[in-house]
Amino acid sequence: MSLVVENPDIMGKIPVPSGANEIDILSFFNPDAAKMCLIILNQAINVDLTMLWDHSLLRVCADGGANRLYEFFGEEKERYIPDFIVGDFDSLTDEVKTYYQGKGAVLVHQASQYATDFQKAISVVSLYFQAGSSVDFEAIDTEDGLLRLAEEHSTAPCPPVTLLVVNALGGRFDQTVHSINQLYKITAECPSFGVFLVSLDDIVFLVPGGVNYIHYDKQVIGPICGLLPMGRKCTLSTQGLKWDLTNWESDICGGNVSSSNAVVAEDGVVVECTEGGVVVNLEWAKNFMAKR
Ligand SMILES: Nc1ncnc2c1ncn2[C@@H]1O[C@H](COP(=O)(O)OP(=O)(O)OP(=O)(O)O)[C@@H](O)[C@H]1O
Ligand SMILES: Cc1ncc(C[n+]2csc(CCO)c2C)c(N)n1
Repeated sequence: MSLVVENPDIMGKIPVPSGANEIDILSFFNPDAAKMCLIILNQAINVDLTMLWDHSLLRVCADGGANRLYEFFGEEKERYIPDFIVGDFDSLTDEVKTYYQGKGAVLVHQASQYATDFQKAISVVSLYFQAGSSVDFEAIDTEDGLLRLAEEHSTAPCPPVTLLVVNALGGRFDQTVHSINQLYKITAECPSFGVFLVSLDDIVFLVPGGVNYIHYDKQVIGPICGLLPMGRKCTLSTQGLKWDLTNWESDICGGNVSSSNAVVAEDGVVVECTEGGVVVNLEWAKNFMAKR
């Protein structure tokens, strides 16, 4: 039976079901967090990039994303040198390219017009973790060698990597939809990657099929959230939302989606979804991600 139950605005703790896949938003801001990577795409930066930068161990700019980094840090830019700048370099300015190259950033020119610069940035990250120091990134064929090499190493073991992507949402609609497409694609190709699209307003990620528990802290998250089946239609059951769902069918093609819902449990919610998963957005707590 399908059901929506309206809960009070504040609920207690929801226990973690045994065997649940745990997604921990707080781990991003924990200095001991596993492997955090930051990808900066090409739109004006309006988030607290310093905080995201300081919590990352690998920083990659997609093409014009490097211009945005350069502008953002201004006088302080010398302290914030990306590890890689990748793309077809139709947006990267000569001034920014020369500056970061001189400071040790690795430039990976990929002219191919069959992958976006966001995809090229993902390939840098996967190759970095799957092939490691055996790769000379600067010697890769500049047409599409990166994508081919990443493909060759795609079966190598990959550690759990958390990828925070800045500037993937808003702006041009085709680029925004492509960013959502990448959530599904990366999860399918590299399940050990957790990909999170970070904007000033919220954080967006794919919750896979099965039973999931999302940990959060109300100082960081909430309350508004959405459960959005951007891919296949699905059936959802939740615990800890303002409008909790039981066996609720959700379909973006003319069915229902749960937008403007809210997380009301103390520090975590259960989201159970059928195969294919569901895209979830969680609003940041007021001003949490604002530029400082
Ligand atoms: N207006 C935009 N809206 C949303 N995302 C954007 C926008 N512009 C760029 N991006 C993101 O930043 C990445 C790097 O952008 P880039 O500087 O190469 O611009 P582009 O040439 O328009 O992008 P691409 O070459 O990938 O089509 C893109 O791959 C895309 O993910
Ligand atoms: C089916 C198909 N659709 C669009 C493009 C165009 N395209 C996709 S990624 C990219 C690179 C942008 O830097 C460009 C131009 C294509 N090649 N194939």
